[in-house]
Amino acid sequence: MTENPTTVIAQGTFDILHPGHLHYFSEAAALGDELHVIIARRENVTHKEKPILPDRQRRDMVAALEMVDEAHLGHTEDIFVPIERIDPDCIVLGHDQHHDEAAIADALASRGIDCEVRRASAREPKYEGELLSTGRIVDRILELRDG
Ligand SMILES: Cc1cc2nc3c(=O)[nH]c(=O)nc-3n(C[C@H](O)[C@H](O)[C@H](O)COP(=O)(O)O)c2cc1C
Ligand SMILES: Nc1ncnc2c1ncn2[C@@H]1O[C@H](COP(=O)(O)OP(=O)(O)OP(=O)(O)O)[C@@H](O)[C@H]1O
Repeated sequence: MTENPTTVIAQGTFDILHPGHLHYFSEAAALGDELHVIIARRENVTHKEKPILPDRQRRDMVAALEMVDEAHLGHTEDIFVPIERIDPDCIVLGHDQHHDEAAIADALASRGIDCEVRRASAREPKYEGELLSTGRIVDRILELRDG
């Protein structure tokens, strides 16, 4: 174990895991020694359909991945509470996340957290039909099973 490991944070909903998530985690993990993942609380997922799986189940599946050192349930009210506790060196935003890098960097600075903010790349399908979105997996399930 490194003496002063650099810690990286990834975050998101991670409802039904797919290779796009693995791409995001491996890119984030490569930026430091330890990868911590914050799992969005169901009540805070307001910009799209609510997750199907419970918070703890989503956390436990992410925690079981080899490239993830720790998975944490997000805070219900203040997204900076887990960050203050983890004290990361880098926060990696997903390629399509609506969060603004500069706004997050400002909020971190105002709380005295010295941490860089980076943006991950997208994984493109490796073969025809590869489903790289939870929403699209759910649509496909409905298409194939709904009568
Ligand atoms: C730095 C950072 C920390 C976050 N921490 C939390 C948190 O503690 N609790 C939570 O419910 N959501 C948190 N979120 C929000 C979600 O992880 C996620 O960004 C948002 O719901 C969008 O999810 P999606 O990318 O899966 O669509 C955080 C987001 C960022 C950028
Ligand atoms: N194809 C992909 N390539 C790279 N990163 C991805 C990909 N799909 C999701 N991610 C990243 O994984 C994190 C969590 O994403 P999320 O749980 O919203 O998955 P999603 O498949 O995009 O969901 P939905 O289809 O419901 O919008 C986000 O940071 C997102 O940018």
